[in-house]
Parts: sequence; C-alpha cells; structure tokens
Amino acid sequence: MTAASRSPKDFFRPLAVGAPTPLREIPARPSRAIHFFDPSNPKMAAKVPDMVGKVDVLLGNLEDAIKADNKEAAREGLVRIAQETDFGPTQLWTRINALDSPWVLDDLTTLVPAIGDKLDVIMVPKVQGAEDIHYVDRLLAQLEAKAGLEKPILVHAILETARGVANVEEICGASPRMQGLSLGPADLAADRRMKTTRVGGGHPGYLVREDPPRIDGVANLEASRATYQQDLWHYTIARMVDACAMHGIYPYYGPFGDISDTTACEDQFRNAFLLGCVGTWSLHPKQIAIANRVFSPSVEDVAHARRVVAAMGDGTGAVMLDGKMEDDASLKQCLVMVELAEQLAAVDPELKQQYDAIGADSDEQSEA
Ligand SMILES: CC(=O)SCCNC(=O)CCNC(=O)[C@H](O)C(C)(C)COP(=O)(O)OP(=O)(O)OC[C@H]1O[C@@H](n2cnc3c(N)ncnc32)[C@H](O)[C@@H]1OP(=O)(O)O
Ligand SMILES: CC(=O)C(=O)O
Ligand SMILES: [Mg+2]
Repeated sequence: MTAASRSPKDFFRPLAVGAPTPLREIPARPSRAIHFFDPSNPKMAAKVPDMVGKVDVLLGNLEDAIKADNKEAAREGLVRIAQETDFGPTQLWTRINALDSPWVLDDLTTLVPAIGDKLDVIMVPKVQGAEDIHYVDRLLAQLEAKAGLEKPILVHAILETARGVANVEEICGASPRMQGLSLGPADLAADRRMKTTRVGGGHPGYLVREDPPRIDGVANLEASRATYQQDLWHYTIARMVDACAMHGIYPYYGPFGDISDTTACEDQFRNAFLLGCVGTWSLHPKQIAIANRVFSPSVEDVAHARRVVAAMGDGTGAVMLDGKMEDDASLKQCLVMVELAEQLAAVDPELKQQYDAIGADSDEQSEA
C-alpha cells in the first residue's frame, strides 16, 4: 500500500470525527539532537528541566533500554515530567513500545489524553511497513478527537528491520503525520543477521585494502598495504535520505553506543549530516554538544553559501568564484545551507552571533 491507496483528496482529511486536520507540510523545526532519557530514572528525570533550551528535542523513552519492570513507571514519569515542565523552544517527543508489545496500547491511551497537547512527535519502533503507520494514524486520530486536541501529533518511524528498509518509501508516504525516520542500527543489524555486536558506528573488519605494489608487473603480496574502514550504514542512510526527501519529511542518524569514543561518534554524525540527515540521537549528555556542533553548518560554509547567493543575482546563469564555476545547482545547495543557518540561528543565540559576525565579512568579500 502506498499514499496513493488513499484518494489524494482524502489524504489530508482527519481519520476520526473531531480529530485535528492533518498538516500539509511538516515544519522544519531544529532537531539536531534528539536526547533520550529514561523517565523512570530519577537522576535523568531531574536533569530534564535544565536541558530545556539547550537541546532541540527531549525524548522520553519507553521502549528498549527501559526494563520490563519499569515500563509503567517510565510512562507515569513521562506524564509527570511533561505536565510539570515548560519546554519553551525544546520539542518533547516520546518513543513508545513496539506495536506487538504488551505495553504499547497503554502507552498511547495514557499519553495522548494526559500530555497530547505537549507531545510534538511519537517515535514508533520496528516499523515494518505502511500498515504499522496506518494503525497508529487511526488510533491517534481517535484519541486526539476524544481528548479535544487541536494540533495533530506527528509520527516518526525507526528503520530497524530488513522489511522496514525494503518498504521505506511506503512508510514515509503512509500518513500526513509522518515527520521523519531514524536509523536503528542495533536492531537492524540483528534482523539482517549482520555479524556485529555494536550500537551504530563502523567496524574494523569492514574494509577495503589497497592493491599490492607491482614490480615489473608482478604483484608483491608481501608488501604492507593500507586499509580503509568502510561505513556499514551508508546504503541504509542513503535510502532513508532519498525516501524522506521524496516525501518532504526528515531523516536522522540514530544512536552511537560507544559513549566514550566521541571522535568516532562525531565522524558518524558528520557523514550523516553531509548525506542529508538533519539530526541524530543523543544517549548521554555529552553527545548533545557533538550533535549540535555537527548538525549546524560551519561558519565557513555559511559564509561561502552567502557569497554564492549574492554572486548569483537572479539565480540563473553561471559565474566564477574563487576559480570555481557556480550555477543554479550549486546555488540550490547553498540555499539549503543558508536556510538551515537561519532556522538554527532563530533558536540558538550563540550560533546567531557567529553567523551574524561572518555576515558582514562575506558581504565585504562579495563586494571586493
Ligand atoms: C539501541 C537503542 O534503542 S538506543 C536508545 C535507548 N538507549 C538509551 O536511551 C540509553 C540512554 N542513556 C543511558 O541509559 C545512560 O546514559 C548510560 C546507561 C548509557 C550511561 O549512564 P551512566 O553510566 O549513568 O553514565 P554517566 O555515569 O556518565 O552519567 C553521568 C550523569 O549523567 C546522567 N545521565 C546519563 N545519561 C543521561 C541521559 N540520557 N539523560 C540525562 N542524564 C543522563 C547520569 O544519571 C549521571 O547523573 P549524576 O551525575 O547525577 O550521577
Ligand atoms: C535505534 C534502535 O532502536 C536500534 O538501533 O535498535
Ligand atoms: Mg531498536
């Protein structure tokens, strides 16, 4: 089933009488870091109010990483935290339990009436196909109508099964609620029967080796040769990015489990950023700063993008800038960068200051 299985006219009609009208466009709200916390953990819960304004998204996790005995406490903790906290510019998301679990129905029927007005996005794990999104879509509409909500709650799917990856396009187009997708590298690796034991990131065994040197045409197989570690997740992220872009929704990396390896974490996040992802997950407070840094365009890139925009005038034709040809297509890339910088500057005063400071420099360079 695809989006076309519902008539285009019906696609944006509420799925229950009295439910809010679905959005026609998913707002591009900054979401560089989706910070996970366990609402049943008093130490983590205590840190939530201080994180407001410092992270784009706070996510109360109810699924994996929450012990079975704590599922109810996590749900109740999230309700309490949401009711007691003013989230200001920070979005509040939750990750509900899997659709085949004994907890998910209570998750939805508890959270929507209690805190549906505060929840921006519900993340659904282990989504296999459009049918999973259709189920959540209808149930949310019924619960929203009953609770008298005025704004639809958006849905985010985790891509963490082989079938989910095979159906990625239909998942993205299954509902106007679809906000985005995250990579779920740990469950996906298990489902694919990959031979890894990690949560995200690369693997030293997944590599290519340079050709052997040749002397008079004969390969010296004894010579030492450089190896290059490859990215296990390139294919999946690239598919996610295309499916999301096609449907006007947003792709995200996911968890990077080696909390101590901040360098490799930054590398994975940066690859995802360069490929088109808008954000990633943060599992530990120290990953927030990494995500915020990586998923904000650099001052140099914004300066360059602004110079190209200025040099391209009405946006057509070709110009030379610093020895390079710029045209409509490079202009469009630069506009992505400039628009993102503007969105982030609106919520991040420190970034705004940095981008404003180079604004003047790039103006001077364009005039020179
Ligand atoms: C494959 C997947 O599904 S990934 C998504 C599911 N997993 C998660 O959500 C994991 C979330 N993160 C965590 O559970 C924890 O960060 C762990 C288990 C990885 C590490 O926790 P700790 O061993 O307590 O880390 P550490 O000792 O460095 O913590 C330092 C402080 O930060 C707090 N802290 C750690 N993680 C978080 C967090 N995610 N949010 C808020 N506070 C946190 C700790 O409670 C501790 O507080 P304290 O100084 O008051 O004692
Ligand atoms: C993100 C997630 O849930 C996973 O990697 O399994
Ligand atoms: Mg998972």
